Amino acid sequence: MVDDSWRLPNLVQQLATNVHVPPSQYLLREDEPLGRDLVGTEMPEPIPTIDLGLLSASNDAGETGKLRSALQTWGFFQVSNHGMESSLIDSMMTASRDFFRLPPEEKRKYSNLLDGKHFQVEGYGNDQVKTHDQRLDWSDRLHLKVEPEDQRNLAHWPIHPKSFRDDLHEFTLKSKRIKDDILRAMATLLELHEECLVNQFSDKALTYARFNYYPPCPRPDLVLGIKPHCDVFALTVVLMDKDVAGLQVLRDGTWYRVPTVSNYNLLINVGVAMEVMTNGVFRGPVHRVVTNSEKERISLAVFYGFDPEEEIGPVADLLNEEQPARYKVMKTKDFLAAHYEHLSRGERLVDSLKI
Ligand SMILES: O=C(O)CCC(=O)C(=O)O
Ligand SMILES: [Fe+2]
Repeated sequence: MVDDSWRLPNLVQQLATNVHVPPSQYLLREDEPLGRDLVGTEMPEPIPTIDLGLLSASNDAGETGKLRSALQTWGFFQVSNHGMESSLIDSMMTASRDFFRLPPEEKRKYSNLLDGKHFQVEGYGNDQVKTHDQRLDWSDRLHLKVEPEDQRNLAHWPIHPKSFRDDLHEFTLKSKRIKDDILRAMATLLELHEECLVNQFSDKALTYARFNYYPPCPRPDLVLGIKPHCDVFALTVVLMDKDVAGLQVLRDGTWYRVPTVSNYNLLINVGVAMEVMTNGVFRGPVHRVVTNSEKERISLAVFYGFDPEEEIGPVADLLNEEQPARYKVMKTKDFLAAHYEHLSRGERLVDSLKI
């Protein structure tokens, strides 16, 4: 029988307690396409902060201008005054930390490997290992579909800690409002009808929550927590660890260190689907996560996508004779599959969609 046990990745949290040197699949190579220097550079300015209350209540010129500039330069920004209570943020973070602190056998109940073998998108674990020489990330994660609500797969939703499910439900509701407020402001910037972008997300649109856990790593100079990528969906709302930094963003060939955010601000990231939807006007950043030797780090990313059966392409209202479509239209589920295929080869799907 063929031995394909190499396809089953380790749980990094367990590995981290057992090894002094990360196994070779985790180590960056000499010819790493986006460089091996993991230290990164300090950002030349603080992360742009948008007061979401002000932006959505009054389309305040100052906040709108900040949003435009943040989208044009970095493709990400933080939001303050966003309506998500700090008590909910604290509770969600504590529940996430408590989940990853459960014994391995308890977490395995939510495994993303069906029968211990077959990879599924949802659940607790790691990326699928497709090739022998695939470089692996120094992180574990819990990946859950949160919307459409009637498609939640509760078997993957932890029952310990007790507050986890309720917190995630609340978090999802509040996060959706934040996403919609941002989409309205983006539509206004594009001189579209205010609801135009919001309406692209039907009640069958997919939303995933991904809890990332980065254990301390004995060689943070040679290992990545998450490899360079662009988020594939349209928009991401990220709750970052308030004490431990790790996210880095690529701009003009330089990797910038994103500091931790304070005051319960949330980070907003533009994804690849937004680039296609806005015909290339708003583009998201390539980013990666580095580890450190002493501290664990946790983040929660909520990804907003579309109905897998619908097509994704530039919004019709943005197109005219002077501004023809710059991207081909594709069914969302094919778009997702193709994105991951390209990513595993270190390529960008959107480049192949350009007309
Ligand atoms: O951990 C972070 O700060 C970002 C995580 C991330 O980029 C992702 O989950 O796609
Ligand atoms: Fe990401």
